[in-house]
Amino acid sequence: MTDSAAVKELVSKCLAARGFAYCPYSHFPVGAALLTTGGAVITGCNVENASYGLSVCAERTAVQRAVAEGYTEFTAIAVTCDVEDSFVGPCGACRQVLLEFGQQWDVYLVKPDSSFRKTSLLDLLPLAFSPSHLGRK
Ligand SMILES: O=c1ccn([C@H]2C[C@H](O)[C@@H](CO)O2)c(=O)[nH]1
Ligand SMILES: [Zn+2]
Repeated sequence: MTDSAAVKELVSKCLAARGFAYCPYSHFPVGAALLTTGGAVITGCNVENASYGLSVCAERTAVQRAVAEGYTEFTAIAVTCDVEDSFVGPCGACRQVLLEFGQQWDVYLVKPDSSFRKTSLLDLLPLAFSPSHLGRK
């Protein structure tokens, strides 16, 4: 359970991170903010490439940045894009990458007006292949 001040921070920081998106090909900016068990917030945006397949989603940018800064335990992520009329979830690849770092993620899908819908990684990725299947806890 993520406390409401932390949710507020995640919501505002994912919206700010969306502003840094590098998306000259899709023109579809995405921002993400993840919360570590210690309360730190790490953000990411999508970073595209002229060789399209090299583009990286906002969620994975945030995870990789966090790991590189020494964080591997997380409790929540907030994600936002420019879609105003529905709540948009992370792509399948990002769901799998989140699962690498725990099953118990709260996931907040944030609209541009800051309204959000709370879900969970377990709901977004049922019957998942996980590190536990390779003997990791
Ligand atoms: O979960 C997702 C799905 C898509 N994108 C990015 C990738 C690409 O740059 C753009 C359009 O797919 O949105 C994300 O950042 N996160
Ligand atoms: Zn993705």
